[in-house]
Amino acid sequence: MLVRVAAGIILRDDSVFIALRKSNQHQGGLWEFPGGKCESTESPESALSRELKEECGIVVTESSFFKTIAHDYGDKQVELCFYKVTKFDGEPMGSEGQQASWVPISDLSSYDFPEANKEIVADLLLS
Ligand SMILES: Nc1nc2c([nH]c(=O)n2[C@@H]2O[C@H](COP(=O)(O)OP(=O)(O)OP(=O)(O)O)[C@@H](O)[C@H]2O)c(=O)[nH]1
Ligand SMILES: [Mg+2]
Repeated sequence: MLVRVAAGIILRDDSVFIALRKSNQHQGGLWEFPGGKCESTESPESALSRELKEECGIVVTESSFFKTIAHDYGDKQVELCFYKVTKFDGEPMGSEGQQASWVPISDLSSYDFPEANKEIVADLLLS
């Protein structure tokens, strides 16, 4: 099963907004960049805007493509399109009841992310 996903690296000053995946979700208990699956005919940019509205309550007004990461979890193959989200309306929150917070980019190594995210986290720590 190959799943296309759009995820947002929501940035403000030197911090990034991350969320904790719920225990019943795939890769549950790990931190993520908010986002979700692209619907069949949907572009990743549209999926990003829709998912960040649903999951974080923000309206994306400026974003730029960052990187695509393909990863095989064994039970699931994902193609993650990561976007940097640099402007948005509203204040992000965990609108689906998930724990979420702004964290300094320099502290990202203290958070456990899914395997597919490791390269992205390393990129951010170097930036
Ligand atoms: N949103 C998001 N998903 C990620 C990240 N890294 C990663 O491996 N994934 C994987 O991407 C897949 C899709 O993400 P998702 O569960 O957020 O999809 P969704 O919001 O549409 O959820 P739903 O299935 O509850 O409707 C999951 O298998 C998840 O484990 C990440 O940083 N953000
Ligand atoms: Mg999601």
